[in-house]
Amino acid sequence: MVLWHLVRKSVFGGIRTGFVPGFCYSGQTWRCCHEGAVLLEDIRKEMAGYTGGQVDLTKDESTGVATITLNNPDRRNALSGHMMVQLADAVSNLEEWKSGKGVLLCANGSFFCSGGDLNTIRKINNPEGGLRMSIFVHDTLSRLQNLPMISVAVVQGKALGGGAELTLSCDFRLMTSEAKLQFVQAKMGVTPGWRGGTRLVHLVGPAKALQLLVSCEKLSAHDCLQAGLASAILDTGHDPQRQALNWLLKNTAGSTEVIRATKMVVANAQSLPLEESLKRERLIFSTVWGGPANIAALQENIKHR
Ligand SMILES: CCCC(=O)SCCNC(=O)CCNC(=O)[C@H](O)C(C)(C)COP(=O)(O)OP(=O)(O)OC[C@H]1O[C@@H](n2cnc3c(N)ncnc32)[C@H](O)[C@@H]1OP(=O)(O)O
Repeated sequence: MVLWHLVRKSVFGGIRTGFVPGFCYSGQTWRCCHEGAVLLEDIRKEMAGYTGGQVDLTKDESTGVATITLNNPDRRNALSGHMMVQLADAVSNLEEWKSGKGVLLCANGSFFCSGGDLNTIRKINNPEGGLRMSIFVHDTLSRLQNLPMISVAVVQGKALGGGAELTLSCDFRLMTSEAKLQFVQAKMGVTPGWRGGTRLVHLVGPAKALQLLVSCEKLSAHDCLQAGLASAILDTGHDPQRQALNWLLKNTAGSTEVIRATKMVVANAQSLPLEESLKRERLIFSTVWGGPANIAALQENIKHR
């Protein structure tokens, strides 16, 4: 295991760099207080000390579907520092899972996630602590969003603050009829810390995103469906996770290679400049063109009636 690796992106503009400036708040202005390599491993060690709850990962080889479960029901599945580290490890594990097609992000019990664990938050409640946590969780959630697998947040109950941001790192959100999303960050005196601000703009556009973030409006599953934040509302009275799994299996019925390649085309289009994304789209295409799924389809002489 590599002992440490450099932060992948600068906080400014997503430029790839090994260096992230540190900041401190002084009066009315932010100023650089030190420069140097911020080691994710350093942040990880610090976060691991803020205990509470756990994040579980299971992988089903027969379906190619993994399940990540937030498990801190006593605190409404709030994410402690320790859980942030376990979530990072779960994503690293899935990055190595070459036969994976899909991943469900679930929570234990009837509350999806109440955001950052306030016990953790209180211990790092200063600008540099916030920046360090944010760098760590951004890295994890960017990697989650960029997995070559279809990701689905199964939202049962409420997803508040950072909990709402977590759901946005998935490709799809399937919600139970009583589920709610609420970006309560502004009420807590903060802005999105887990990359949900930028992601929300990409999903619903700048005006709607701004309105949701400043109003802290509670969105029902139906509101989410209308706003394009949810893809479906799950049937009441049936196990939400089972329904989400069936939905995912229906959408990942094709060849593993093609599903993974297709996901990367879409992920690249969201995170890369146009020319780079198009270049990669051509390269990805060349990996499946003439490949086993393509040859089998041609031999079957399929009619798409
Ligand atoms: C970068 C991240 C930024 C953010 O995530 S900002 C958002 C931070 N989250 C919050 O402010 C949530 C505050 N909590 C609440 O609003 C309510 O507790 C909540 C979640 C609506 C649940 O309400 P109820 O169902 O009535 O339950 P309750 O209030 O009695 O809570 C049950 C136990 O859970 C605890 N809890 C809930 N959310 C937590 C959190 N985020 N961190 C740490 N502990 C949390 C709560 O303190 C209570 O514990 P206890 O039973 O009193 O020991």
